[in-house]
Amino acid sequence: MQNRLTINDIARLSGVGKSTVSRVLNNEGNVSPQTRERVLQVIEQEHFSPSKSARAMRGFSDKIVAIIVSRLDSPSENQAVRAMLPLFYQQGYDPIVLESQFSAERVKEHLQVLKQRNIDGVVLFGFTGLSAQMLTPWKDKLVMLARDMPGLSSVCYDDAGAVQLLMQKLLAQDIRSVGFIGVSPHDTTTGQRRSEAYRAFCQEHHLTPHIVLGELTYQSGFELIPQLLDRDIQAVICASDTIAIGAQKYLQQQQIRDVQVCGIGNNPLLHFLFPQSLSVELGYGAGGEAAAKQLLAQLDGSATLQQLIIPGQLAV
Ligand SMILES: O=P(O)(O)OC[C@H]1O[C@H](O[C@H]2O[C@H](CO)[C@@H](O)[C@H](O)[C@H]2O)[C@H](O)[C@@H](O)[C@@H]1O
Repeated sequence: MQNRLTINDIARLSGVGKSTVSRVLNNEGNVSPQTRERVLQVIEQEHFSPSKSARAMRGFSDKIVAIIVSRLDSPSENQAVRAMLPLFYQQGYDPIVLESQFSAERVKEHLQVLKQRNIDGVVLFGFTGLSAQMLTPWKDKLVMLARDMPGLSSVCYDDAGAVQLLMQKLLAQDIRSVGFIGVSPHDTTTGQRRSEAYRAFCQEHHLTPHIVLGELTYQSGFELIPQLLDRDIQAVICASDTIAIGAQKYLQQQQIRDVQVCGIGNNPLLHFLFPQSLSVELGYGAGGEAAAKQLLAQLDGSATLQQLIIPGQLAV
């Protein structure tokens, strides 16, 4: 196999110094037109392209952005990622996808590698437990999605608004006995913000709250809904559509048809399997698009840091 040429080889073949080749590659001044032409000719003849690590060491951009998802199997995150990709491609960026599994330590490791590789920018699906200290050095080239953090650009969903929309809809149908399947309050958005909005609505409208907490899985919906059925509910709000799929599956197996199941996220699978469900379109696609646009604008210097909230609406 032929050895890869280095900048030193190009310098020798062109009869110039290494720094001159570097200046030609960087398109910098201080090189005569004749010398530039000679170096470019050698580069062309030898089909030379600097290795990625050499480019990174010199501060070149390889036009790569990283997307750090929390879970590769999350329907909501997949929707957001799919909406981002065309925007990155249009601007000549190659996206790479990494997974955090909600581990701050893993995000730290990913960021270290991304820094060494001179990656241009990062969209990070945020979660509780990430520290500002770790992320602040990235602030100009990072957008956080699904969570906010002071001093960083972010795109969030309207967690409380989604629960309010569902509760208002149920109340308008005179449904007053509503249960809630949520997730741990250690999860600030899907957990704490959605559960608190449910509690606050119940308090404001003199409804008795019935809350059970589980995980972000359909198994949780399946396993937890029996506890709410014991409390004679007419409807249940699930903190996500994935949880709602599990709850619906249980009701289907038990042939229970008089409990209205509501979810959050407008997951097409929920509507396909259980079209009688009610859900809120949170705007995962719009969120992904907004995050990609914001990152691109930060990278080309046309935008400052921004905190955006995508409004939700009842799915039809
Ligand atoms: O079942 P899914 O489609 O995966 O949706 C569940 C929720 O996923 C997202 O929230 C979770 O991940 C966020 C990062 O993307 C994180 O900030 C949050 O704490 C997690 O709960 C999504 O943001 C929610 O809208 C979905 O309901």
